[in-house]
Amino acid sequence: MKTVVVKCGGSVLKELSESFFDSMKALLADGYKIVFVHGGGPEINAMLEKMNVQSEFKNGLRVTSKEVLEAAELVLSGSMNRKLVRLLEAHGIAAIGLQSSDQGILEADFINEEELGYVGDVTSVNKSVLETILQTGLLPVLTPIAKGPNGTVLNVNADHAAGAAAYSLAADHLLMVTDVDGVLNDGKLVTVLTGAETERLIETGVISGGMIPKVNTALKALESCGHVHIVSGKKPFYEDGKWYGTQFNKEEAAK
Ligand SMILES: Nc1ncnc2c1ncn2[C@@H]1O[C@H](COP(=O)(O)OP(=O)(O)O)[C@@H](O)[C@H]1O
Ligand SMILES: CC(=O)N[C@@H](CCC(=O)OP(=O)(O)O)C(=O)O
Repeated sequence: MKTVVVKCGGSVLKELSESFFDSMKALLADGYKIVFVHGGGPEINAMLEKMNVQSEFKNGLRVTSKEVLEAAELVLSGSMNRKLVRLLEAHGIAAIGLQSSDQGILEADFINEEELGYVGDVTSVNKSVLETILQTGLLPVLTPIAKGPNGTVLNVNADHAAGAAAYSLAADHLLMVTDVDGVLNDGKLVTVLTGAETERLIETGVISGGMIPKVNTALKALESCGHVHIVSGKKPFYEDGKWYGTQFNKEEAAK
């Protein structure tokens, strides 16, 4: 089974273009099975603001108290997941929303409970549930809320959740869809990145903020997946077998 894991950030969920969905349909037509993982960071921020709850990020991860976790789950599972499934269906793509904490679709452990609260790193993926759904022809849409230890649920960075799914499925491609064309250097798109060049761009501050978890996820996922792409959701990302954006390949990543 040829698989692609697509991660879509909250930054671009509302702005996905018609050409983005055309690329999704082109992948399906070319025989790829797609697993979708969504974020919703900006929408969680808006909800927390409404609730008058402060939240902060440490190394790109949201410090998650019980109250923040409830808001995050409400937004991700209750709103973003529903909207995205409807949007895919409106574009003729048969999708089904999945709560990743059910059936241990994503299982996670605390990263550092004292510092980050209810934030997890994925420790296992229930591949058989995902593969069973893919075989029916449906496209599963996963929330980045995982089953934690002892009846807890944990908030997982959506890039990390997608990377873990791609790693576990040994996906052919992991696609990280965001609001910029890919990794930019001096305003110009970097089309191919190696491990060493990625490190250099982080050290020199060219890659910063939300792009850091993406490139780190890309390099980790490549230990098991064929290719990783960081692309814009406002444009086509795949046409006639050609991929756009910034690409990481297994061979290049090792350089
Ligand atoms: N070198 C870089 N190239 C492109 N974007 C970068 C770079 N460094 C930092 N960024 C920032 O990363 C953002 C994407 O990350 P983020 O906002 O977390 O998106 P998402 O919600 O899609 O996960 C871009 O909008 C940009 O502001
Ligand atoms: C632990 C952690 O930081 N979780 C993220 C989950 C959502 C996410 O990652 O959304 P984007 O892809 O839109 O950034 C959060 O609470 O914002």
